[in-house]
Amino acid sequence: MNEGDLDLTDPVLSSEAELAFEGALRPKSLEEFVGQTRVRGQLQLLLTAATMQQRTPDHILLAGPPGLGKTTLAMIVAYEGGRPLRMSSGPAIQHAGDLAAILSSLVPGEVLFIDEVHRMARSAEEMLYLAMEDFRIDIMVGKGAGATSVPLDLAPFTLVGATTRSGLLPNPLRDRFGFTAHLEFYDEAELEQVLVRAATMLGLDVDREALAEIAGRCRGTPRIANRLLRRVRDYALVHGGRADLGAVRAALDLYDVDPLGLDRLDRAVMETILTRFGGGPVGLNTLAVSVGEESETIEAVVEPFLVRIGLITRTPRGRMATPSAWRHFGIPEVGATLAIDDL
Ligand SMILES: Nc1ncnc2c1ncn2[C@@H]1O[C@H](COP(=O)(O)OP(=O)(O)OP(=O)(O)O)[C@@H](O)[C@H]1O
Ligand SMILES: [Mg+2]
Repeated sequence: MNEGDLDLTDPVLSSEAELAFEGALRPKSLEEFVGQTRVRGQLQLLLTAATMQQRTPDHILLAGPPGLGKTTLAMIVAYEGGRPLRMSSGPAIQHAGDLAAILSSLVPGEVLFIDEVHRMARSAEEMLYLAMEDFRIDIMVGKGAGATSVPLDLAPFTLVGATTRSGLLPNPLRDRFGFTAHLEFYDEAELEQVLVRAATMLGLDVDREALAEIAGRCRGTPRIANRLLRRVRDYALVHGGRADLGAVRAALDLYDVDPLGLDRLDRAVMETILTRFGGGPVGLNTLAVSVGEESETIEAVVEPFLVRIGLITRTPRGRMATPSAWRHFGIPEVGATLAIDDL
């Protein structure tokens, strides 16, 4: 990716301003949270039952591609129950001791959010099994033959884990979550609602049809919808015009977001499959090397959306382009017979 490109799918926010922007727009209750009707209903039931029985809610796993609302929902779980929230992440827990320090300092009823829970150290994972099940950990005291394990009781807590790669979670960990929410991409009507809400909160005067256009080009993802809205606002500001359909089209063209919402990386992946591998099948690692990206990014960020909009399919032999991919990119399908009109 070149410097200056808008990296729409970058899960790591690039600047303080973007972070503050995201924070400000996060819904604070299940009621404010747009879409994901099924998951919202399931969570509501789980939280209400826990409140009625005056106990901590079951552990919750939130799975799905970046930007669909996992962190937001974790915060809502805490807010809705009026519980304190502790936030950590898999990569920050590299030793069992890191986790022991967090777990032993939790207050009763606290919500512990572990983002990217699939990236925790193995030794910490094992400690977590016992903590989740029995609210207890075993702490090793001493070294070598004289080492003994001392049990330590924990305050009851609710673990909320988030992952973009639920397939990487070991089964014993996955099984200890009382509920797994699979977040889906949002449809355009829902994204429009996200945008109307964001525009109102930011005090932006944007045409409805402009919002609909953004909704159609944001990869089914609220985070991207909000970021594009910001770029459109910039465009209108700099060009001194209204944030209307024209501004949206011009701004999105400038940032290389195509009519399907594909960004540079999506297109690089598609063009590689189509032109270098004749439509596939091509393996994930080969694909990642060809476009110069991590295979994890391709699998967690790029692929789910391309599958969802029907441009590729996953087969046991690798990724394959569909007929609509050939059409979208205007390339005659390899092996397809050309009609006379095409010549
Ligand atoms: N259902 C929703 N309604 C309104 N806004 C939403 C919704 N889901 C997400 N958003 C907005 O999108 C932004 C990104 O959401 P969030 O940070 O929760 O995503 P995530 O799933 O945790 O992503 P990642 O995997 O990258 O951590 C938030 O700032 C929030 O404002
Ligand atoms: Mg998150």
